[in-house]
Amino acid sequence: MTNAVRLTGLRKTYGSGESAVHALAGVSLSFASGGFTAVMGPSGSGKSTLLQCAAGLDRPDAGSVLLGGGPPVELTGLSEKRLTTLRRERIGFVFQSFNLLPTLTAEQNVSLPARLAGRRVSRKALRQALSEVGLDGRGGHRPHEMSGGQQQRVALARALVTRPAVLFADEPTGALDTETGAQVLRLLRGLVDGHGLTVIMVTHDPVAASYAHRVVYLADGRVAGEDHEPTPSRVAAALADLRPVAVAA
Ligand SMILES: Nc1ncnc2c1ncn2[C@@H]1O[C@H](COP(=O)(O)OP(=O)(O)OP(=O)(O)O)[C@@H](O)[C@H]1O
Repeated sequence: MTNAVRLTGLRKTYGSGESAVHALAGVSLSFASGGFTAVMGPSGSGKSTLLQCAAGLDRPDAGSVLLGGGPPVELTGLSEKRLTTLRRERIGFVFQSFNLLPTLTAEQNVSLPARLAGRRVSRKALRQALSEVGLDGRGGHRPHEMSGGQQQRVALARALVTRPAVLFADEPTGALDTETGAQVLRLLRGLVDGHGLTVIMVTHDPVAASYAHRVVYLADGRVAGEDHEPTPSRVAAALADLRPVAVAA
């Protein structure tokens, strides 16, 4: 099994001296190609920092980020220019906010990043990306003509049109109602199981995490455990164990 991403000894500290915060205090993790991993942990445990460093959006102070899904590339130490190119070509992102341009159609939104990078996206690739997310025939619609779930699907098609080695998702269902969120999560899981996509998703929601093959728990910038058979109740129980217990005054 090959790794889409391998993190080794990742460290990131904000501030210095007494006020230093060790957002990542030595994290080593591998993410297999074709796997769906949820990253969970209490607020401030380092989830976003991990995602940002793994995706080449932020630089760790120490450690290694090896990107697979093609010739392996070490992200740390790359120039900004090379990182930008690599992100465009081999990494996909979806966030809680859909970040679609309101004046553009779904198709135009999907093809925009590639066009900004000076590449054309074929109509076939566009149609296929929209079809994979269940938006056949909606390519001409603008964001305000679509539901929140449909808009997140457009954002997903935009992330997938370049066939990235890995898709990073930061609270992708955070702005959606429960049922719409479930549809997006089923879609993500289907793309992983059916198309070999690799997904690394940060979430606070045990139900969302249960759609993943594996849950990794962070606490205080370190890996605090894993679950390879996540269910909502197991994840909720594990999270409750991680949270600092309130001490009575
Ligand atoms: N730019 C920054 N400057 C200073 N401290 C930061 C910065 N970014 C993150 N931190 C600190 O690093 C720690 C980890 O933050 P991070 O956002 O990665 O946690 P998280 O698990 O994603 O939290 P949440 O669930 O609340 O989004 C926190 O203590 C946070 O306050």
